[in-house]
Amino acid sequence: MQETANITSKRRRLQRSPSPVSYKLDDEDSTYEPYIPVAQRREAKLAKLSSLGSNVDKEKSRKQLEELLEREDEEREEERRREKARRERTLLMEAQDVHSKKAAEDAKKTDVEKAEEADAEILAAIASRRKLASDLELAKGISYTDSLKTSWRAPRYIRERSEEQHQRLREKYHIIVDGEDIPPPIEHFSDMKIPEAMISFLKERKIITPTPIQLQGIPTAFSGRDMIGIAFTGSGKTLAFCLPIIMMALEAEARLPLVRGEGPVGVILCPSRELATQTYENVLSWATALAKDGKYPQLNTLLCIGGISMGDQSHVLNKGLHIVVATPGRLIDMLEKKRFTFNNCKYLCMDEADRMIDLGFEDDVRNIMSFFKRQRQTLLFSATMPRKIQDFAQQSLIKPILVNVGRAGAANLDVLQVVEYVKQEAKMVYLLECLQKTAPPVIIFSENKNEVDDIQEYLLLKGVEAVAIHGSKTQEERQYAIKSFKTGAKDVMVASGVASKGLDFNDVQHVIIFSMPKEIEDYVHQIGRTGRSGKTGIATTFVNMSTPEQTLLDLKYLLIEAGQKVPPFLQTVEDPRAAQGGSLKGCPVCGGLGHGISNCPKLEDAQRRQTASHRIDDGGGGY
Ligand SMILES: Nc1ncnc2c1ncn2[C@@H]1O[C@H](COP(=O)(O)OP(=O)(O)OP(=O)(O)O)[C@@H](O)[C@H]1O
Repeated sequence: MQETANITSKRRRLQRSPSPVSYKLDDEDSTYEPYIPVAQRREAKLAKLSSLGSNVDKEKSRKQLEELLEREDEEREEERRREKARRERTLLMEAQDVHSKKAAEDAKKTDVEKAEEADAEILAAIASRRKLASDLELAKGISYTDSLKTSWRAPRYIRERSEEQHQRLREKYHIIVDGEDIPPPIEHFSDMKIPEAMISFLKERKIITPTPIQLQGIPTAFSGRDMIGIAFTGSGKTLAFCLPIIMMALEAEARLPLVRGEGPVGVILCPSRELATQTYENVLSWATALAKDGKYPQLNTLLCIGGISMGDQSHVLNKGLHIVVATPGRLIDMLEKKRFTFNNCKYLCMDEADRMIDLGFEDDVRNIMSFFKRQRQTLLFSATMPRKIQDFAQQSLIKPILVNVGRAGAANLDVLQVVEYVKQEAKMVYLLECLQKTAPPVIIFSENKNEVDDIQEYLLLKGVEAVAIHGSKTQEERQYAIKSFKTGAKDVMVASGVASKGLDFNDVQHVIIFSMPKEIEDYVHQIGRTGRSGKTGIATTFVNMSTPEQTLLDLKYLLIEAGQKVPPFLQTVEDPRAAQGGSLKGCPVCGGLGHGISNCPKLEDAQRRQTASHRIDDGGGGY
C-alpha cells in the first residue's frame, strides 16, 4: 500500500514537472490552475456533500449547491469575457503601434529608397512570368531532372586535372562559370574530339585556337548540358553552338541513317531572317567540309524562314532531315502543317536568345517547345543577357551551366567608341565627312526606316555606293543588300535594327550610329558589327538634344566601363540616382547602367507592344 502511494506521488510530481513545451507557463505563472470541466466539478462537489453524511434534506442541498455552482459559472464566464476583451485591446494597441511605427519609418525613407522598393515590386511582377516550357509540359507537370546523356568525354589527361587547374584556365581567359559539375575548359580544338576534317577546314579560315566562349562552351554543349552562353559581339558564339549540333547529327546518322519524314535532330532559332540565313550558310559549309572528306555522311540542313519559297528546298525535305535553322513564325507554320516533326529532335539552340525569350517572342518559343516529344538539350546564346532574363531562362533549363565571358551587355573592347554631338539638321552633311574617317566597308545605323531610305538616297546622290536594309524591304531587296555588301560590291550599308544582331560581315571598318537607339543593348549589338574576331574597328555615334538623357547616361556608363573617352557634353550628364545617394546598379531588365527598372525603356516598349499586341521583330524575325 505504502509502495502504491509512493508511486502515485512520484507520478504526480512527474506530471507537474515542466515538459519542454509548457515550462514557461509553469515557471512564470504560479497561479495557474488546470481547467476542470463543469460537469466534473459538479460531480466532485456533490460527491463531497454526500460523503459528509449530514441529515439535511439532500434534495434541498442539491438545489442550493446547483444555484451556487451556476453563480460560480456565471462569474467565471464574466471573468473570461473581461480577459478576452483585455487581450483584444492589447492586440489592437500593438497593431496600431506597429502601423504608426511603419508610417514613421516610411516618412523617414528617402525618395531613392522608395524608388528601390517600387523597382523590387516591378521585378517581382516580372519574375512571376510563366516558366519557359511547352504548355503540354506545364499542363502535365513534366519536368526533367537529368541532363541529356552523350557519349562525349574530355580526353583523359584533361579529366585528370584538378578543379583548381580548370579554374585557373578559366581565369586566364576571363571566363566566369556557374552551375553543377561543369565540364573542363579545353584550350585546343584537337583535344575536343572534333573530326580532323573539321579542324583543317577551320584552319583554312584562320580559326586555329578556340575563343574563350568556345573553349568552355563547346565541351559544355558536347557533354549534353543545357547552357547559357554570354560573350561579347564577334567572339565566335556561332561555332560554339553549331559544332555540337553537327556532331549530334553525325552521331544520329551513324547510328541509323535518317530516311524521308525523319528528323530533324536539332534546331537553331534566330530572331531575324538574315541571321538565320547566315547561320544556315555556316552550318552548310561546315557540314559540306565534313562530307567532302569522305568519312562522314552529308547532313541535310533546312533554312526555314519567312519570305522564301520552301518548295525550293524540297530536295532537303524529301530526305531525312538533320538540322533546321529557323525564325519562329515560319518554323511554327511548318510544324503545324506537319512538313516535319520534332518527334526525334533533341537539341534546341536560340541565338540572340535574350531577344527570343524577350516579352514579344516568348509565346512563340513556348509554342515551338510544345512540338518536342522528348527531353531536349537547350542552349541560349547572346552578347547581351540582362540578369532578369538569365534568371528566367535558368529556371527553364535542366541543371544549366552559365558560361560568361565579360559582363553580359558590355561592349566589345576591340571597338573604339567615339560619341559626337551633332545637331539634327547637320547630321546628313556631317555623315559625309564622317565617312572619310576610314576605308570601306562602313555600316550606318538608323532607328527609323524612312531615315534609312533618306540616308541611302542622299549618299547615292553624293556618289557613294550604298545599299539599304530594313523591315519594310522585300526579302529580295534585303538579300541583295546583304549579298552586295558582303561581297564588297557596295561600300556602305544603311540599316535599321534588323541588321544589327549577329550579322557577321568581313572586316567592317567603321560603324556610324546616325540615331542612337533607345535601348543600350541595341547600341552594343550595332557597334559590335565592327571589331570582330580579334580585329579592331571604330564606332561613331551621333547624339544631340533629342537623345533622351537616360540613354545618354547608359552610354556614358558603358564608355566608362570600356575605358573609352567620355566627351565633355556626356560628362555633364548627371545621374539623378547619384545625387540622391541611391544605388547605381544596372537595370536588371535591359542591362543599361544608367537607370533603374522603373525607367527601363525596354520595359516601356514591351508594355506598349503588348498593348498594341503585335510582334517585336521589326518585320524581319517572324513569318
Ligand atoms: N576561334 C576563332 N578564331 C578566329 N576567328 C573566329 C573563331 N571563331 C569564330 N571566328 C570568326 O569570328 C567572327 C565572328 O564570329 P560569330 O559571328 O560567331 O560571333 P558572335 O559571337 O556570334 O557575334 P554576335 O554577338 O555579333 O552574333 C566570324 O567571322 C568567325 O568566322
